[in-house]
Amino acid sequence: MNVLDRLAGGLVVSCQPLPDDPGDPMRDAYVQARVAAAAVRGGAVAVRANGPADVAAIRALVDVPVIGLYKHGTTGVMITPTAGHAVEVALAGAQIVAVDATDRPRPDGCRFADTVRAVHDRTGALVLADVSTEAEALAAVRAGADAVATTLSGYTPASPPTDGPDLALLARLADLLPVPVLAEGRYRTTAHIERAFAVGAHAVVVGNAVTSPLWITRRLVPATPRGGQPG
Ligand SMILES: CC(=O)N[C@H](C=O)[C@@H](O)[C@H](O)[C@H](O)COP(=O)(O)O
Repeated sequence: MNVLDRLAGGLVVSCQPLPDDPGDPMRDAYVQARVAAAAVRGGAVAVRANGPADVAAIRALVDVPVIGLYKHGTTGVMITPTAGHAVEVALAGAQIVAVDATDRPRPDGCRFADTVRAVHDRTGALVLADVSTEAEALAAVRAGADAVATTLSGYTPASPPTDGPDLALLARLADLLPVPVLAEGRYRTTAHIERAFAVGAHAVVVGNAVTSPLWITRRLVPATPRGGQPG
């Protein structure tokens, strides 16, 4: 069975520390592996994780496919920005490598297509193109991406931020593309997940709403009389 088939119709849980908080106590490969194991026990069909150390620790503990990425940098292309990052995370055990497929400049001056070629030529992994627009998705498929995810919608200059998930982009991509389309980015409720599958998602990825106590607590605390007042 193709590794993408193992994701079909299921929930993928993204196990990552908060990218914008270097002090997140969850920033630890052992911790992320335990979080991943809990997600799998709860029914996740695959896990998404950041960096070779977390990917290797998770692969050692769970039996489901791992989508690996390698975040680097603080602006622009940050999700697996170079072919080197992509190959490294694949060699750490990711069966699928998530790569920013926008047309923004990359730190090594290479193109998304170069990363796809490097991953396919040098590892057995597949490439998941993280996109923010329809044009990026079409270009990613032409460049050889094996699957596409809506991950970056709301996080690039080409895609306005929204509170909820970008179901409109998901529906267009599911309709247009010859490859599986994963719903990712701000999926937080069962209603979001049901809507994603209703418009053709291959799988739905949920991150912070499941795996970040820091993110969840920060959303709940403002509803208390104490608000953000320290103890
Ligand atoms: C934009 C970006 O860098 N997204 C990252 C991609 O790996 C993660 O920070 C997200 O948590 C992940 O996509 C899941 O999304 P959400 O946590 O909204 O369910």
